[in-house]
Amino acid sequence: MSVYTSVTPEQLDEFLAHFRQIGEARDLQGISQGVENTNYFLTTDRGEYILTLFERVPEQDLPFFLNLMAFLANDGLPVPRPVPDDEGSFLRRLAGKTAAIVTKLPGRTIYYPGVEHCAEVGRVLGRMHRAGQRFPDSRDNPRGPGWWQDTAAALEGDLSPDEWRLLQDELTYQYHNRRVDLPRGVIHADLFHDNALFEGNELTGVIDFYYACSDVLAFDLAIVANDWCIHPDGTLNPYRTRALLKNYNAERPLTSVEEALWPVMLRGAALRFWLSRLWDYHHPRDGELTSTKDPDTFRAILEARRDLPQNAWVGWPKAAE
Ligand SMILES: Nc1ncnc2c1ncn2[C@@H]1O[C@H](COP(=O)(O)OP(=O)(O)OP(=O)(O)O)[C@@H](O)[C@H]1O
Ligand SMILES: N[C@@H](CCO)C(=O)O
Repeated sequence: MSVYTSVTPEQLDEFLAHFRQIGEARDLQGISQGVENTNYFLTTDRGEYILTLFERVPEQDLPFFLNLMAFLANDGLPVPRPVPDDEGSFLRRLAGKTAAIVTKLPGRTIYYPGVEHCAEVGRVLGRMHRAGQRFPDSRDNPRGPGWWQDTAAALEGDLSPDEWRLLQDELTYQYHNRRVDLPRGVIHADLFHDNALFEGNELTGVIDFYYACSDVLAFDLAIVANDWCIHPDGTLNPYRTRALLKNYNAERPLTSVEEALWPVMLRGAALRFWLSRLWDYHHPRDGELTSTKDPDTFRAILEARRDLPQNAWVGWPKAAE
């Protein structure tokens, strides 16, 4: 469970007095999913919202995340819309934390994404990347290649010789295959299927923007492919991957450099989550109440991507059948 901070009815009423447009509180229910922040379902006499108290997100990055959500929502994308207080600010203190209210989106998490879900997330991600090109702010990726190097070095004593060899080999490969001419922009950076809501086959919500940053667009697409389009052994399902890439490409045509670098992107995206899960596994945070996600899942995904021949772009929409 992850309600780290309790809010009393008095604190809530005092807080909501500064958000007159959403009316008065009727109900507040803690949300058990999620590990980063404290989230509540908030019902008022005017509607349903999500109240988030930020527990670990760096304070200076909060305006980037909230402004980005507002920008994308204004562009018609299915993302939570932050509610400004009466002074026009998205952020306000509550129970000793910085807090925000965003709209509650309809839909439910799907546990086993199918071809239609992958097609739909491809379409929405392509639109989001296109819209993000006009977003004026930027934020460096705190989980980028510099972090990969630092985290790997800090993990040296924790890993088996086998893991260490694989990690070093992949870091070297990524270093030698880095390219500066890949299209960049705002990326979600954590669009796993548990951060999406669906009604039937329609994607009604993309949530959890707290890793969003400025980075390589195809890397974001690879993060999605590595989670939404895989078999249990980590290999890519060609039908789901093709559906993802085809619909993404219809929204934002992929370039030949992106095509050439697609296997590198898939490997880099697998490395990033293998590393973060290894770090969380070997260095659990104090007071962590939820179980750590299994690093071996992402080791298997990385190994499966390394096994792909350089010219095998599974599902690549422009590749020959
Ligand atoms: N805007 C929203 N509309 C509807 N449901 C939401 C919304 N925001 C969050 N939720 C619900 O709350 C749950 C937890 O939210 P979220 O995944 O953002 O948690 P977190 O702790 O902030 O992040 P993390 O998943 O990284 O731990 C989601 O699984 C979803 O069910
Ligand atoms: N999506 C991440 C956790 C949250 O960033 C993972 O599955 O490792």
